[in-house]
Amino acid sequence: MSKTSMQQTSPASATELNRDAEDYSTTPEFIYGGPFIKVDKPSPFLNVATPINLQLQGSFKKSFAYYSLKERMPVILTKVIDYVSREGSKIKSASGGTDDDLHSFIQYVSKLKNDLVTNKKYDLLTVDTPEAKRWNQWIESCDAQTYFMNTWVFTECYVYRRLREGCELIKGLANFDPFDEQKDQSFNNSMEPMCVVAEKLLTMLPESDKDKRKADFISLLKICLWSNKCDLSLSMGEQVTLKNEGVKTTPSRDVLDPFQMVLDLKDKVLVDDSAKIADLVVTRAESFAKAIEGNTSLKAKCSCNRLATSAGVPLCPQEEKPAEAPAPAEGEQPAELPPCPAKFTIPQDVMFDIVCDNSGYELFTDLCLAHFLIAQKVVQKVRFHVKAIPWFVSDVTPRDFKYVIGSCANGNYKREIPPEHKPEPAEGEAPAEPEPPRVISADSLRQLGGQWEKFVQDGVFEVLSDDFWTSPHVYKDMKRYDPDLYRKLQFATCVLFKGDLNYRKLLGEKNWNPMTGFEPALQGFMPAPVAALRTVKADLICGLPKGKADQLNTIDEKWMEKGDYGVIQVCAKCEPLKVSERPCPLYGDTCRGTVCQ
Ligand SMILES: O=P(O)(O)OC[C@@]1(O)O[C@H](CO)[C@@H](O)[C@@H]1O
Repeated sequence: MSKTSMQQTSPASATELNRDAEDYSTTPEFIYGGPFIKVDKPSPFLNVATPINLQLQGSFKKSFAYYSLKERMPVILTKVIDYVSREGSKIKSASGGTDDDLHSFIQYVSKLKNDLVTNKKYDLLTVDTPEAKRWNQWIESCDAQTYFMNTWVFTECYVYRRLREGCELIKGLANFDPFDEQKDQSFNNSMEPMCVVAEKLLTMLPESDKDKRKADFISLLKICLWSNKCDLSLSMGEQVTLKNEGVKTTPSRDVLDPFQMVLDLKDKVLVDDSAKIADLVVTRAESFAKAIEGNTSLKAKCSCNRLATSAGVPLCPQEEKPAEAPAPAEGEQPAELPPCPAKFTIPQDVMFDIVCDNSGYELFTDLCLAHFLIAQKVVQKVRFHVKAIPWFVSDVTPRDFKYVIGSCANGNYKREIPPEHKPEPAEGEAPAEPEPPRVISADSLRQLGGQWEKFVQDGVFEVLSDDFWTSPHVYKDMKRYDPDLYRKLQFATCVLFKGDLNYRKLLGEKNWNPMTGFEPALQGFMPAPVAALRTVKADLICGLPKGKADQLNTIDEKWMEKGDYGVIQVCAKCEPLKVSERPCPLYGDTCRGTVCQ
């Protein structure tokens, strides 16, 4: 499509857009009948960084929240407009949309961007779905209802939810992902490091002794940590290819080895609980396995019940719909129902949960860790929690999950690395045998991708996409807003949260004293042992030793915004899995989790 036929709707006037969000507060008030009088309303903006123990928000002009809302997010929205303008024909043929659809979407995103930069009041969602209605309840219950005056996490999640609404409202764009091109490109740019990791992972899969297994588990946790640097939201859509800044090699022989990178970045890990995580997962998995083995009751026959699925009850693909059982006697439960899962106090499978972050290389490393845990028989199942809608540019959706596994299974990459140049032999010495070139290829990657496709088919890898993960809520409030999800997580040996946004939500978007412990910072969010792998990309953190934050601030006051440092943290303490207090939907109110009356 030619550009002319897709002229961008000019956004609000340059003056409007160039006005700093705070200008509005000092614009002269028009006093009816009188002259313009400059009214010095106190500006709601403070020229400070986020004060300790307050939540991150755009009103603190020296905070990363302010910079992100004022500079970074408008760039992300502009890139969406540019993508739709540039690739209109490709998008139309993929989505079935029309020129008018694309034009309407561009107008929608332009208005969203203008409302953001001028700190307007949130608009309610107009799409008519139960999930949107819940969003509108949350928007209306906010104390502050403008983009810069509410918590950063609420506004940021709101902007991505509105971006989704821009597609939902336009029939031809209902399934359009404005970030699909960037995510797919990011995957394709990471082929070589993935081939290197795939080759190494194959050597880690054969069952090994406890020490090697623990060492490999720790290595893979750190591979997963540093893969979080591949984040298109932070880079505002610029392609992020993994680089090991610390190591200079000759370009032609320059092979990025993520395992070497882990060693080189050792001092950048500010908290390293990786060994604790490895021990905790193995120990807890062993106790779950014993409990399941010994569980003679409550063998749920089928996971048709939602809560049963929470407990990790495997799908029973061959299950015929039970023949209509005779009507149960008065007050009896119908015979073919599985036992009420609300009574489960142990899972039906030994499971490890990963709350995913970015697609592409980061998801690839999550799959590697999951595969390792299955191959070493540490757990029987890994659940991947992904996002139901396009989120923070590069977060994983079910479509991305499928794309990454399929692209690994069909991976195509090969590069020969010339052997190191040998010095000329000394006088009279025979020349050294030339080393064979090192070949980096996708053979191992294809092998893994094929196995992962099978794991998905067999339910060993399960993908879930609860709406809660794309809500604006921090995790201490999960029990209140999604108790079913909270209970679902309780059946895991450990829940691993990936990335910075998850970390912000784990800490309640609060700028803690950096020496605050991880457990108190969770503020009671302990469905299971919670672990976090996070490269530091926002100005909040916890668990640091005394003086560490001051030392890093002295080196670079922006150290928390670049992803150069990482934390690996775990809270082993968790809420015991008790019989559910909530009636399960299938059994209705007769069942309060105790024996169904
Ligand atoms: O969760 P991720 O992908 O590691 O990072 C999310 C992120 O890019 O978005 C926010 C900035 O817009 C920050 O939390 C962080 O920089």
